[in-house]
Amino acid sequence: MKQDFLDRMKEMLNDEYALYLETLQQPPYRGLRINTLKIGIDEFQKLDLYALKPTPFAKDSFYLDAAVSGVGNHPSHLSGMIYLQEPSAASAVSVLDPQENDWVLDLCAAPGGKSTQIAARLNNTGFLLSNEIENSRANILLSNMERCGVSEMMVSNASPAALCEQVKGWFDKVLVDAPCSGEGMFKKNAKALEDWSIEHVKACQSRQLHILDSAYQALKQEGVLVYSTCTYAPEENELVIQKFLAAHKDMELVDCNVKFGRAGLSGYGINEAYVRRIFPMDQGEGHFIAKMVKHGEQELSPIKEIKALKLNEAVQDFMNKQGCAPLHFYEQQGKVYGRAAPFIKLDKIRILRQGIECGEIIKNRFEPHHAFYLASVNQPYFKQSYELKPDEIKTYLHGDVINAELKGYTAILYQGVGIGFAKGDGRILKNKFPKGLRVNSF
Ligand SMILES: C[S@@+](CC[C@H](N)C(=O)[O-])C[C@H]1O[C@@H](n2cnc3c(N)ncnc32)[C@H](O)[C@@H]1O
Repeated sequence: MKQDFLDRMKEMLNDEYALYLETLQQPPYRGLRINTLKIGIDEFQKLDLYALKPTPFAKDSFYLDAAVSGVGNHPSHLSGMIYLQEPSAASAVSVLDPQENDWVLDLCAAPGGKSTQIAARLNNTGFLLSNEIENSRANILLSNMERCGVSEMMVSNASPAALCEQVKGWFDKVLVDAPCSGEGMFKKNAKALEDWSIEHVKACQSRQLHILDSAYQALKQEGVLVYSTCTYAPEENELVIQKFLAAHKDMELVDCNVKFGRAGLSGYGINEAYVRRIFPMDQGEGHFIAKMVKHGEQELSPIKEIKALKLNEAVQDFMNKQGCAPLHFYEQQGKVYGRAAPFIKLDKIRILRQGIECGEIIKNRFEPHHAFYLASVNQPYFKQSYELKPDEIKTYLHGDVINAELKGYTAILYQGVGIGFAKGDGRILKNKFPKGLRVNSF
């Protein structure tokens, strides 16, 4: 640990500093969230796959024992039943408290822990715009959204300023889970520790304030803005909130109104009782959360909807035979996408995905995409499916054929949840599990 950092923690924590030092010797807290888009909390617990203990941070968040390994390759993960998430990271969405039919913007969203958590709360209603500025991280965000079966979403790869200029006043709720100096991540992320300096903390503050200025524009009147970080530095937490509120007089800091964590640090010009801090002594690696409401009027960017597509015959035929939720479809360069609400058009922004990637029209045939079978909204509609037997799960995830007398495209289920698909010839099911995801063991 860097001495400058430890000196600051000593000043911040006083009597608790020794306890904090002790936590540094312990393994980091680990957790998973049950993705209720795919499976109920009780139902997942009945599978008895992992020893789970509830965390105080969200009702779908559980501690995972440090000794458990291979979860990322396990079918419960590949089918999107769970998302691995450090427990205190589940706290910000509890404060944001998304409700069905809300329009939510997650401005700094990769790899997608909080976006997939928001999506589960929205339950395939409303609209979730998940943005990530870094190209490669945006791709990871998209794959996590697909795996978790989210359909009422858009994944974009833009700077907050460029994006928010086009979506002024659209959102009921905006989450800024800001890039920060990551002091709560030092145990897991050696790079965060290596990069740490007071200058870096200050540079982070300036970036955080810029991102918040953009987020402000996207919020509708009476909309809720939640700001979170995984760092302890007051310059990036209480001070950011104080500076942001001073610059936006129509924003009000409100009580996070949750039972976990503790009040913020005093002496930074905000009501510290309203914000939440989580230190490792509070059962998670570390988070800061503040909740604000916008009272001022906000100009509204026009919402441009894309006209519903009349489906190509091959696609219509496939949908009739396979079964899928009633969706609006959109086609681009032969690829077909679907979502329950009409598609939205945004200009000059790199959009990685809107809705579910259903598949591709190739020479007037329709070739479905893996994401079609992972989409939670489609699960009740599949007309032909095959539940993997315990001894077939490894076979399927390895990419091998399954013996079954089924013909045509078939949804493959693990414990009743879509994990992929296959194509039967009446004798065997040819494996369509994506090559890049195949695993040898779990
Ligand atoms: C704390 S992480 C987000 C974690 C994510 N919310 C989750 O729960 O999985 C912050 C993200 O902000 C992105 N970021 C970095 N610089 C940014 C900037 N100037 N504006 C917006 N986002 C930025 C990073 O690439 C990173 O993915």
